[in-house]
This record gives sequence, C-alpha cells and structure tokens, in this order.
Amino acid sequence: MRLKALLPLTDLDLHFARLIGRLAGDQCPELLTAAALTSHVTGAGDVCLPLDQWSDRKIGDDGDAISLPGRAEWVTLLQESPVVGSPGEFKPLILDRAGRLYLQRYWAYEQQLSDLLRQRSQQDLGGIDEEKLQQGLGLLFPPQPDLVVDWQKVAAAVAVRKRLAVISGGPGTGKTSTVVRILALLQQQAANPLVIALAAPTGKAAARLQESIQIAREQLPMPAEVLETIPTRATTLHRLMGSRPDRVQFRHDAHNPLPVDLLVIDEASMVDMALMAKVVAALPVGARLILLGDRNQLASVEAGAVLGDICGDQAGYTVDCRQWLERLTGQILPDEGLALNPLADAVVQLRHSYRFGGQSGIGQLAEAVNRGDGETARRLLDQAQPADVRQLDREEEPVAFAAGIYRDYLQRIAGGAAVGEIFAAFDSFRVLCALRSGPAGVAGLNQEIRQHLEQDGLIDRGVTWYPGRPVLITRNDHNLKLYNGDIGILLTHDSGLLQVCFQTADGLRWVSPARLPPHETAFAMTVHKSQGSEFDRVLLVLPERDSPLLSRELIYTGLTRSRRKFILSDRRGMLLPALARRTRRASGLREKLWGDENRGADVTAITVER
Ligand SMILES: Nc1ncnc2c1ncn2[C@@H]1O[C@H](COP(=O)(O)OP(=O)(O)OP(=O)(O)O)[C@@H](O)[C@H]1O
Repeated sequence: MRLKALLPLTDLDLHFARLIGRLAGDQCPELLTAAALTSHVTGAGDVCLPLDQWSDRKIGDDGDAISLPGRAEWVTLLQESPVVGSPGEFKPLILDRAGRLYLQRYWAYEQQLSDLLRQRSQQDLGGIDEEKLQQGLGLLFPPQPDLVVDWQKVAAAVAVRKRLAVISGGPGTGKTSTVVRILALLQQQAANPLVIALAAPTGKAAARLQESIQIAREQLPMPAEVLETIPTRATTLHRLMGSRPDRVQFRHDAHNPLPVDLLVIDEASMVDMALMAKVVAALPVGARLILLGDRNQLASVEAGAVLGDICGDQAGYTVDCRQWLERLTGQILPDEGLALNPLADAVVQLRHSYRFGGQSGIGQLAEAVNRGDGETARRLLDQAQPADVRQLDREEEPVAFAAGIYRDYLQRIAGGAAVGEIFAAFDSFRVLCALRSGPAGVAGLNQEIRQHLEQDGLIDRGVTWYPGRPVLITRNDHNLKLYNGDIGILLTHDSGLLQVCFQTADGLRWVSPARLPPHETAFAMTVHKSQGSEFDRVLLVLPERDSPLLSRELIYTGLTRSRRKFILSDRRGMLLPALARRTRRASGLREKLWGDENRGADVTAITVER
C-alpha cells in the first residue's frame, strides 16, 4: 500500500485494511485507504475519521503524492461496501450521516457513553431537603467578599441536584476542596450513608487525590459522624473496575455493576473514550457520578477528548436550574445566556485560582496561553515579571540548568538521606519536553543530563543502574502492580541490594531492576506523561523545529504542572506557533451530547506523542 510510505501507518493499520479487503471481497483502493486511515487516526487519538477533513487531500510530496477521493464519491463507495454499515448496524466500519467513519468498537463506545450521559443529565433528583442544603452550603462556603460569584458553591449545589456533575477548573481552583464539601452535603442528605468510591486514571493521580482529600476533610467544619462517612482512600480506575491481566473486559460492567452509590473521578481529562464508556456502563443506574478535571488540558493519550466534549461550549443554565441555583446559593449568576439542554445544568467551571492569585505569573501566563495570546505570554516570560515565570537566555543551556538541580538531588542520596526526602527532592523539579525524539526530546535530554552528572562525578561512567537513577514505567505489569507512568528510583534497600523503590498509597515497594517492565530514565519526560503530576519547579524545553504536536494545550499542561516556578527553554521561538495551534480530537461525542450546533467544529487531527 503506497500510503504506508507517506504516513506512519502501523502494521496493525495495514493488517486491518487487508482484513477489510478480504471481508469485502473487494480490493477497492478507496475502501482500503479509508480502513487504514481509520485505524491510524484512532491509534493516534481520534475516535473517528472525519471524511470532510480527509477528502480531496493530497498526502505526500508532489512527485509521489496520493490524492484522496472527494467526499461525495468516497461516501458513495463506502455506503455500497458490505463491510460499512450505518449507525446501529453491526459491521466492521460505521459511517454516520456527518461523514464520520468509525471502527465498530469506537462507534459503540461513543454511542453508549452519550446515551448514558444524556440519561443521567436529564434527571433532576427529587427529595432534596432544601433547608438543610441551604444551611450546609452557607456553612461550607462562607461569603468571599472578593468574589462576584463563588462557583465552588454553585458546583456543590449542582452536584446535589444532578446524578451527573462535571466540575472543570484550572490548577488550584479548589476542585478537590469542593468535592470533599460535596461529599459532606450528600451524606447529610442521605438517609443511609452513601457508598463512595474515589478514583483517578493513574496511580500518581490517585495518590494525589487521596492526599488532598485527607487534608481537605480535616478542615471541614462538620460533625465527626459526617466526616467519618467521607472516604480517604482513592484508587485507580483500572483497579476499581477490576482489570484482569490480558483481558480487555473488566470484572465490573453493566451485568456486574460497581458496588457504589457515588463515584468521583479526578483528572477526568486523562480518561479516554473506551475507558469512560466502560466505567459509566458499570455504574448502577441510581448511582451518582462526579467528574473533576481541567478541560483546557491535553486530552487522554488513547482515543477521545471526553471531558472537553462533555463540557462542550456550555455557558449558562436552563431557566429552572438557574432559579434554583440562585435561590439555594443566595447568589445572582452572571448573564451567560439560557441553556435548553439539561446537560448544561450538570457542568460548572471553577474560575478563581486559590493557588495562583491575580499577582501570580503562572496564573497570568496560564490565562494568556488559554486565550492563545502570544504577546502577553512573551512579555511575561521575557520580563520574568512576576518572578515565578521566566525564560532561559539563549546562551543558557537547559541541560546545564537541569543538571545543576539534579546535582543537589544526587548529593542528598550520596549523603544517606531518607527515602521520603529523596522522593520529595526528585518530585520538586522536572524537565518536561514536547517531543520524545530529536535534540530537545526526552531521550536526548536524559542522555545529556546524565553526561553532565557523570562529569561532576555523581554518576559512574558506563553504569546502567546507578543510585538515584529515576525510571518511568512505560507499560503496565499487572503481576508486579506497576503501571504505565509510575516512577521509581534506584536506591539501596535495607538488604544492601540496589533496587528500584516506588512510593505507593500502601507504602514503599522495592523491585529488582531485572524484573522491571519496559521503562526509561525520567530526569526528563514528555508533557503527556506528566499529566496528573505536579512539581514545585518545571523546566519546559521546546524543540528546535515546529511540530504538529506543539499546541496550546501542550504548553498549558506543561505550565500548569508547576506549583511555584515555571521556566521555559525556547531557543528557536516555537512558543508562538504552538500557541496558535489548537488540538481538537475528531469525535462525534460533542454533537451527540450537545446537538447539531457544534457540527463541523474546527477539528484538526493531531498525532499524539506517547
Ligand atoms: N474556597 C476556598 N477558600 C480558600 N482556600 C481555598 C478554597 N478552595 C481551595 N482553597 C485552597 O486552594 C488550594 C488548592 O485547592 P485544591 O487542591 O482543592 O484545588 P484543585 O483544583 O484540586 O488543585 P489541583 O488539581 O491543581 O491540585 C488548597 O490549598 C486549598 O486549601
């Protein structure tokens, strides 16, 4: 297939196209191309192949280019094929009316998820003790004179009224603090304590959720009997769902639902379409679902941009809901228009960052990045004003800068620091890259940082496993309970052996380096892999050449991993092209949830760096 020479198609894409050709008994190039491309874009993050965007396109250089068919011709050919069905049919490929071509499985996930979310959002829960709720809201969300609207209070009221609540907000906007208060309010309303599960897509994110929930719970002005009903343990979604080695299906599904009355999912932007569909299907019909996340962040590594699609372009509430929210929260909501879709009543955007006030550079930079306002972003970084954001000078080597910080980390290990202190030192700083390969990619930077540290005599030359080597797991190992994204550090175990130590919610785990699943050094990591983590200081290194992977969402996600200081290395001026580019995943979920008004949104498929 010539397409293979022009696009990075995988063996799987080609196998799939051949299979489709065999099943159809037809080697029609338009069909095979559509099949290979659908498999390809799904592997790269899109849920479907939007024919509108691919038809009439030329792929490759002039001499060796392939021209894709026009839309009408392509649609007709596909509709005539026995392997392409309409929505609802059981065929390997599904073509919908808007010209989106899906793998059957992904069409089914999307349809199931949208049906279940719409059902949930349509129900307003009755039986609310409004007097009790009003009192609780007043107690847990006291007036804040500097805020026009306390959106946390609105989010809490929404989450009591609806079976589905989606709370989106940037870093430090109080998503976790708010959800703890919501849990207290719901327990106060419940005749019998609700069974609550707290989950996140990765182990790291689950550990952070657990820690934040514990801190926030201690600060609640609530009687002990209510506090006791708020869980303090969080788990990964895979563990909650009962993942089984080498099986695609989880233990829990619609026939064996999760034993919960309420499920809270943090870092929901990282949850892909397939996983979200399975989790929502496994929720009992009567259970509540609360999604927390930041819709401006990068989407999940696997296909879909579920949180962004669920939030849609929501602005304002339906008349009934708005009146109810104003009455219960005692606030006048701004005039953002009136919604007709009940899903709008389930979505709240938190807008005030308690971590990054108006004076914070990180906060101001995050807003500018989200707006795509390159001029303001440049000014903040060039002037290093406020001082929590800055840019390295052209002569400042990012690697030398990073090695200077890791030097202190390795010296602590050599000095016999305790494991907790070592992890805290490592987690206080991270180098983040946009790309995996190339001079400013993860592999190159890790190599160069190591060389600097060797020159300082802190790492022995030629030794693979040196004390302090941080490793990032890149593939799940269910037997060892190590998961993609987990980070360990090679340290001396009490037995005297060098082992890789992992900090888990259940304490330290030590694993022999020989037993580790696939892994890589983690002085530098991709922004994608850093999702769900935060560090005091972040150095974001942009590549020397523009790439379709450089996007506004990527810069925003890298920036918002930093708690105290953000440093950018951008030697070739890639920030502005990045801010001008938005990543939109192709999917039909937004339209299924929100209706036709979003049809044909500017969807530009972008390959995801894994
Ligand atoms: N209403 C509030 N009043 C005062 N401080 C608050 C309020 N809400 C949150 N905070 C504080 O802001 C900080 C961030 O809150 P929290 O961790 O809940 O935010 P988050 O959105 O979950 O953050 P992230 O996901 O970025 O870590 C915490 O120190 C918290 O105590």
